[in-house]
Amino acid sequence: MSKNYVIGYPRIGEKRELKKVLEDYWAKKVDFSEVEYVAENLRKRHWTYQKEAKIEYIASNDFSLYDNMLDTTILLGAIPQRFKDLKDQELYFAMARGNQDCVAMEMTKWFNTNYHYIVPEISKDTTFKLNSKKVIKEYKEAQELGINTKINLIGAITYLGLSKSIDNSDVFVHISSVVKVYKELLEEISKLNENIVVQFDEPLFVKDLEPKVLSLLKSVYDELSNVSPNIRIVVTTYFEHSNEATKILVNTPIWAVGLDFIHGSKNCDSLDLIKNSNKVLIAGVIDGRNIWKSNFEDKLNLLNEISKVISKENIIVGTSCSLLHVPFTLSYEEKLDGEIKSWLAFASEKLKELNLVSKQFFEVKLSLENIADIEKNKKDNNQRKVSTKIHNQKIQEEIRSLKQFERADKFQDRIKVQREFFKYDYLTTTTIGSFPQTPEIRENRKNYKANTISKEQYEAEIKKYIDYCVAFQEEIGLDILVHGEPERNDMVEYFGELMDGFVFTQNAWVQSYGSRCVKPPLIYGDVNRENPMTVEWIKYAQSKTSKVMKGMLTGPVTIINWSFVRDDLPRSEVAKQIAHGICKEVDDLQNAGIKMIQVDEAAFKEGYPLRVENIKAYENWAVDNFRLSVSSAKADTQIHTHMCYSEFNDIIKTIEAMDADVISIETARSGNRLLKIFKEVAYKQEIGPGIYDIHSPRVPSVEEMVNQIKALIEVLPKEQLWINPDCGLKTRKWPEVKESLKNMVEAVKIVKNI
Ligand SMILES: Nc1nc2c(c(=O)[nH]1)N[C@@H](CNc1ccc(C(=O)N[C@@H](CCC(=O)N[C@@H](CCC(=O)N[C@@H](CCC(=O)O)C(=O)O)C(=O)O)C(=O)O)cc1)CN2
Ligand code: MET
Ligand SMILES: [Zn+2]
Repeated sequence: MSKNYVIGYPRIGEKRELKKVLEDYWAKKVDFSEVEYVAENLRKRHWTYQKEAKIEYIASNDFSLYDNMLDTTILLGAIPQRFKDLKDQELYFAMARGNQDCVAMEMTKWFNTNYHYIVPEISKDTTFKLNSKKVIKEYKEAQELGINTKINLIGAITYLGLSKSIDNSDVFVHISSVVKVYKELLEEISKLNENIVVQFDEPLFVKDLEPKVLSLLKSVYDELSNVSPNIRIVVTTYFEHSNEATKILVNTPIWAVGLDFIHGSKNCDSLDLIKNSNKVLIAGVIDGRNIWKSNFEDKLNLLNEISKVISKENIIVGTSCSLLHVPFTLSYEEKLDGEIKSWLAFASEKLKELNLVSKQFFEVKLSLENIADIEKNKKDNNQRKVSTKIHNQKIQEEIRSLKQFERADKFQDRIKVQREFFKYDYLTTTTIGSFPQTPEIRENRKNYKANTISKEQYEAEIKKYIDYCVAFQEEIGLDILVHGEPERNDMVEYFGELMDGFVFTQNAWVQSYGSRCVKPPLIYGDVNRENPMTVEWIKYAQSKTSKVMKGMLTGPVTIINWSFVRDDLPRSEVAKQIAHGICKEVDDLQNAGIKMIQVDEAAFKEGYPLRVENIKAYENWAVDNFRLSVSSAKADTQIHTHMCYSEFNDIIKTIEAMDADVISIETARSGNRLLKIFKEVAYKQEIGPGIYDIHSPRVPSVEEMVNQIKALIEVLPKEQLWINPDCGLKTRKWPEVKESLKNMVEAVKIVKNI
């Protein structure tokens, strides 16, 4: 028997079927029954793929129409008060996306990934009540296909630990209520089959936990393990080591621990304990976070190291985390360079890898096809190492001879020159860069890529859109304008497409939140920016207005964090090559007369290591590379940066050290508590705290925004404040954008008394 285990599988669909049907449903083009139909088919297809790939432990309840944390909130009946009149899908999607009466629940990043979850809202009055419908239904669906799944649930401690308290009460006072609901659920589950595995995801355990939280572990898993003898409990962690928790878990009656040996190699320190407790180890060795083909020899070496301590009977070979974070399949990538394609494995190829690695490890008889696949794996990996595609001597030399690593002038001097040059006073209004990506823009891009329209036609359409954006911004009286980013498919993919060292897929989508997906570029070799990437578009936009046009770039740290990065060079080195390219772009922009340039670092915070011990090293290279990327900016060029969904309190000094002249940040969904810190540390630079949430279709009123601005002025001097939405507007529709921005400008006028 070759024992193998998939933590979880992606669900958006290899052709993004779920995305499309959800968006059609939200647009009232189809009924909810259509969504259910597509969803069920996707689940069945994904189970079947795994079964065909000979996966032994296949998950159910890893599916979600929007997000698994949100599903857990429904499962536990922890519905915030304002949604109490809603039910079923209206309730579910209102919690996720808001409606005209209720603001959406907060959304934030899932650990260090680009996946976002809906943050549970807890108060001391929250009550919990089991709603097991989804879990049971999905188990039975798989059963109909002849698959006995293991059931995935978010662990009680992670659920509460990631929730936010809306009344400052301690969220963990509810632990026993949550466990009680889970116990009822396990009772129900125990009736589904003779023998069932339940996986509790507890990724929170990879963080540096307070002793108070750790002290909950034992009783939670003692209790859950004792519900029914026919349930075997797995507790799984990922993205880092979880040694403190493992130490406790081995003393509970759980059946197995799942550990990540790719991003948490320190988990090896727990092997003795696991062995002594006779627990089963699900050894996560197939990387769920990157797309390079596994090197089977390395995997077997690692597994053999593990089996020096733990006997093979007690090992199951697994993925390092859910495959949610990698794209579905290489099958549709007809255009990808053949050589580079042979270096890659997406989710469905990883299933095959998992099967082959576990077969070799457990010495199961290999078929002729298996033997050929193993040979090919070896050949492809060796070929990648010696490929001529990877190295670019010119860029390596340029990087070696770099002399300037940061701007020549200090902020205090720069800001004086800038204020004189731009002549803005206070509460200056702007936006974060993108305007709606309309179906027409996408169609235009699609046609151009498919060669059905000429370059001239393509560019004419984009210019028309820029004209429209500029005219609209002038009309409503925004102070600092943007061109709207219509030429970009995505803020990272666009830049990658214009630099050497990146390749692109046609269909390698990864879910980011809800129906939204990204197609992360693949960095396989040295990065070189040969030609300007944005200058012509921004120059064109500037030619259409006498107001200031803000240039728009994506920073090196964000490009790295939202790409699949080569694993044969440290990330810091890859980031440096990108920073060097962006630096050239900044220079070309300022030489073309664009004196205000935003370098987005939306993913700066999410790239933070999960363990405190690794933070300093990351901050050093991340800050250095941001500074390098804007080092060409002259004193009178104003550098903006933007970050979304960030908890800033702990990194405020680092943000300051990035040395941008202005930063715009998300604060709208999390209130002004975020801002206080800027005051406390006497933050020097200028700040645009987003005054409304752009991830919801809801239009905020003038009054609401007036209150928001007034609240900001309470905390920070108005001269230091900019006024803007909290992120780009590309996911919104024009009617919402128009109304919201008009209201925003109006609100500023009211506050300024004009
Ligand atoms: N990389 C990245 N990560 C991020 C963000 C971000 O902007 N980029 N923002 C934050 C929030 N996350 C987000 C993630 C995705 C999107 C988003 O809008 N994604 C689009 C896809 C963007 C894209 O690449 N679009 C392509 C391809 C679009 C497409 O589907 N084309 C159709 C054809 C055109 C059509 O009929 O629509 C097709 O191929 O079938 C393009 O515009 O060219 C989507 O899911 O809808 C927004 C926010 C955090 N992480
Ligand atoms: C996810 S951050 C987005 C920044 C980008 N400039 C935009 O406006 O879309
Ligand atoms: Zn943003």
